[in-house]
Amino acid sequence: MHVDRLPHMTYIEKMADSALKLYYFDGRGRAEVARLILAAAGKEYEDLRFSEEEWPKYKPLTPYGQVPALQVDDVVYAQSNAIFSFLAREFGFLGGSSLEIFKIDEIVNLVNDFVNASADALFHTDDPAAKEAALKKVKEVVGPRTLGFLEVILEKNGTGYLVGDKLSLADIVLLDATTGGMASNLLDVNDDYPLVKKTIELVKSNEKIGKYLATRKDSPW
Ligand SMILES: N[C@@H](CCC(=O)N[C@@H](CS)C(=O)NCC(=O)O)C(=O)O
Repeated sequence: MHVDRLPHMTYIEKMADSALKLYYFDGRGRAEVARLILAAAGKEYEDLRFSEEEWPKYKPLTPYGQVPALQVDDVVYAQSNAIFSFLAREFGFLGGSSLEIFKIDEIVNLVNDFVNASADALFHTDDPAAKEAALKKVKEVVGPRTLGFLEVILEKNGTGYLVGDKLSLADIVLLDATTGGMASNLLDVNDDYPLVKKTIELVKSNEKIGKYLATRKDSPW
């Protein structure tokens, strides 16, 4: 596999040869960012998807009884953000300097706060009135606040990308949160966020990501 712009080639070449297997339910959810990174990297992997009924068979294979989980050769690792930063680092989407990595992690955590608030409202709030209030807060407060911060970051950075001058995990996380991840229906990327809109289009215009998006399965979450 051809990998450019990577400083630590020996490790990368080893990684490029590793067999990767991603475990998740048959939806986008918390696994889709990993799939997007792997698509952008052009890395072959096994996308193992299972139903709710099949889940008890896989649960004991994961370190913490939850997915996403990523098997690298014969070891299974977990925690979505750890998986994303591992893959982003291996395939050159985690910035060049420690400060760039810091900024990317910051944005990943910022978007993750929104994703977690959305997941709590959508899946973990049973009382109908509480659910309605939680969804309203996500739509009217958490979402616009997150997009507002991202707009400012893009304005300051001035390259079209959230960090540095090339595609990074931060941009991929933004794409996922706004286009088809579990929380995207709660996020209104309207004309108040022109730079965010442009960045989403820029990420979609990446040849490998664009190809993946054109063929990926529909998913309600
Ligand atoms: N902090 C974990 C949370 C993972 C999580 O909540 N996974 C859910 C699916 S999105 C799960 O495995 N649910 C099944 C279960 O807990 O049995 C991460 O980010 O990976």
